[in-house]
Amino acid sequence: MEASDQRGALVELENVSLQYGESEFTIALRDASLTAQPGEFVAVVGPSGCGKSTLMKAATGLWKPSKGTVRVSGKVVDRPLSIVGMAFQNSTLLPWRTTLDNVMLPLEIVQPHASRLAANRAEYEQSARELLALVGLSGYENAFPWQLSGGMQQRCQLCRSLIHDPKLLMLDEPFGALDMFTREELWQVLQKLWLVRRPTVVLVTHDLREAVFLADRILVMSARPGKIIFERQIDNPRPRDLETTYEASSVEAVHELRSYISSARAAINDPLQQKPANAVSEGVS
Ligand SMILES: Nc1ncnc2c1ncn2[C@@H]1O[C@H](COP(=O)(O)OP(=O)(O)OP(=O)(O)O)[C@@H](O)[C@H]1O
Repeated sequence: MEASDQRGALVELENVSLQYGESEFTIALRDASLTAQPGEFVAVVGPSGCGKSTLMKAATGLWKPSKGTVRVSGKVVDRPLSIVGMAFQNSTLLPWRTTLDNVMLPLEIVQPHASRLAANRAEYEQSARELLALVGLSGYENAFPWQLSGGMQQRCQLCRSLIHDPKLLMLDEPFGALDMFTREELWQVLQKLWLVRRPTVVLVTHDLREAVFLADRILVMSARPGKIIFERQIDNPRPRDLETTYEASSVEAVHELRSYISSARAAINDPLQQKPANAVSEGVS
């Protein structure tokens, strides 16, 4: 990718390699490059164990790359970033805090909110209540996580990841543990949150329909050590409804992505396996 294409990107990974230990089996990423533009919704898909979560750890400064550069907002990332909102597959809500207090947790940690919180508590609490209303959790402000269903806990996690108005939202299979109907409901909730708040989103998922429903652009990773081998733009107009996932353009996108992932999976068992004949690397950021 030309340097000019990266201008203004919120997230840039340039030829990032990441090795966890001494042995070559611990090389999780090799020469992985990607960009995400401000306000863009990017999904990352790939075979299991290819390094998707590692990519997230590198992008947020949780793990330092062995080679290559990570920049967020144009600055080299060399420590964990606090401007990021995160949500994961398993609920990380604190069981002794109510929904409202869980959502407000980042405000106690992330500056400048932490120093303003005591004096402006009512205002912050109002923003938390508004977020909870957006995801359909009004009335549950005083409930504890163990009183909420799995889907409600993930709604709460999404609110918590956005309460400090992060520019960047990193989502690592946030709906992976939910049943299909709840997952589809939450796709719509996430789309709504994204349209209202407009953070840059990087979503790791195994679910290709989910990626096609939500993302502006989908990046496919190779088998471990992972790198981006293909990207697909999704131009369906927004807001999207679930029916769009059954339309020809979406079905075709799912099939195309699937063929790249199958090919990458096959390479795990057969290193001589070639990528699909029409694979292109240009345009891959
Ligand atoms: N902390 C760690 N120490 C050593 N190796 C690790 C560590 N974290 C991940 N790995 C290895 O790095 C590789 C990539 O792992 P990662 O979790 O990034 O993959 P993934 O694509 O997110 O997997 P999945 O799709 O199954 O969730 C795997 O081989 C994994 O065993």
